[in-house]
Amino acid sequence: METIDTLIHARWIVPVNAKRDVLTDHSLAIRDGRIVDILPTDAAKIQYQASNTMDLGDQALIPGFVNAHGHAAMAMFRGLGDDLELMTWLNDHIWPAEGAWVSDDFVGDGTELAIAEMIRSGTTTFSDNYFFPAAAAERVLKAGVRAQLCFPTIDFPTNWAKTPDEHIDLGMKVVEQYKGNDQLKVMFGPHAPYTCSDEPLIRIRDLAKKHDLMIQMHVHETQTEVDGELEKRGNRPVRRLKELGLLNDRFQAVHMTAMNEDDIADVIETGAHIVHCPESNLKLASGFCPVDTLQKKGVNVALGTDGAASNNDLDMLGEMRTAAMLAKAVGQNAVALPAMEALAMATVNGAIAMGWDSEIGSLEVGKRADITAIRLDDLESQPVYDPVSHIVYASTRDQVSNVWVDGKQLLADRELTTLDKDGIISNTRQWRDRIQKG
Ligand SMILES: CSC[C@H]1O[C@@H](n2cnc3c(O)ncnc32)[C@H](O)[C@@H]1O
Ligand SMILES: [Zn+2]
Repeated sequence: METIDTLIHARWIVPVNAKRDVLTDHSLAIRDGRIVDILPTDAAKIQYQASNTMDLGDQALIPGFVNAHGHAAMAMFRGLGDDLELMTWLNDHIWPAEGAWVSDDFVGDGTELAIAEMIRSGTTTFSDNYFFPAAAAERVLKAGVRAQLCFPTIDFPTNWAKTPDEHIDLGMKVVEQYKGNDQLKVMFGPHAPYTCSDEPLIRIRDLAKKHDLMIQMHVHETQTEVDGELEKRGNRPVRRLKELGLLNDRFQAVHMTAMNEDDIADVIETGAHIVHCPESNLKLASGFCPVDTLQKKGVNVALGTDGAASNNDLDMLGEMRTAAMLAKAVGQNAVALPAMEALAMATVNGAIAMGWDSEIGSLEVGKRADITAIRLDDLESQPVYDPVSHIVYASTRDQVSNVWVDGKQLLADRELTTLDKDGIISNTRQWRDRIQKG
């Protein structure tokens, strides 16, 4: 018998591999934080001697969700400005609140709140785009999850830095600090075409090339953005970024609504990735990303929640369901974004966009053991003909039972193992009281 650390038996394993297998009565073997085998349970019981064996019964193992866009600390602003369109929301509510409250402590505590919510809904890797990224990094390491931290650059002064150059200089220090860290990728997060002038974008382009770093940016969030840029610069935002030399396969364009044929051609030609945030787009009435068309043309589309101030949750199960439904409505095609592809969008496509797919995003031998277990044993999940259908169309985040990152269990029977749930709740209430008082 071979000795391993953990052996998990499950009714279903959905590895989200290239063959899009759905395995029944299989087990997953983990050693040193990596998946060493996926095999029928009968065979696993003979072959492996594990320090820790778990029989999950009627549950499905899937790759941990990869939330490809968000602003984690904004969990602290959940519900602060609802039912508004993007620019009113930003100009009149969010940017003033950020000016009043964002600090090292705010970002640390807000990020921890967000991470706790994400672990409890099955996310093992997330993308963050926020100020004070070093404070976020500390909480990522404490929680044991994985994150790409996109440090922001914006033309106006923020509580973190006064000029675009200062944003970049501070961010590059965090890049240096976490170089080689398996849990963190630190990279560029210029805010949006309408808040970033050419000079910082050119500097970011050159530094990204020199240091082999990725760039994530809000692009084409609304038709208003596109119209405004056409008026101001005579160019569509995507075309401007292409002409500035920013678009390539290390670029993640978030939102991408209001796309015409030329925009789609620019994305295909450059190999840029798209991060779709359907619930934020719906709530802010931003517009629709043509997911079906993009996928048919071979564009990699990942999935993100955006921040909890515009969603208002960080629930990738819900986001997947919304994405699948919305793609059908927008494409006027019920076949658009079928359940398995929605699951891929929420897992492996995010890993591809982040350049992390050799390590995470699917359950395959050699990859890191970043795993989410979903209960399909209760009444609301009966009968199970197709576990993937249930995961995408009929499951809620309270069905997420167990979560592992690097083979370490971060959620055990819905209990957080690395974070103090009650402490986070009481600390968040204290922030709420201070913010409410103004
Ligand atoms: C520089 S990134 C952080 C910056 O972005 C703001 N923000 C949050 N959500 C959105 C969104 O959907 N579109 C544009 N900007 C957004 C956030 O409040 C920070 O100021
Ligand atoms: Zn965003």
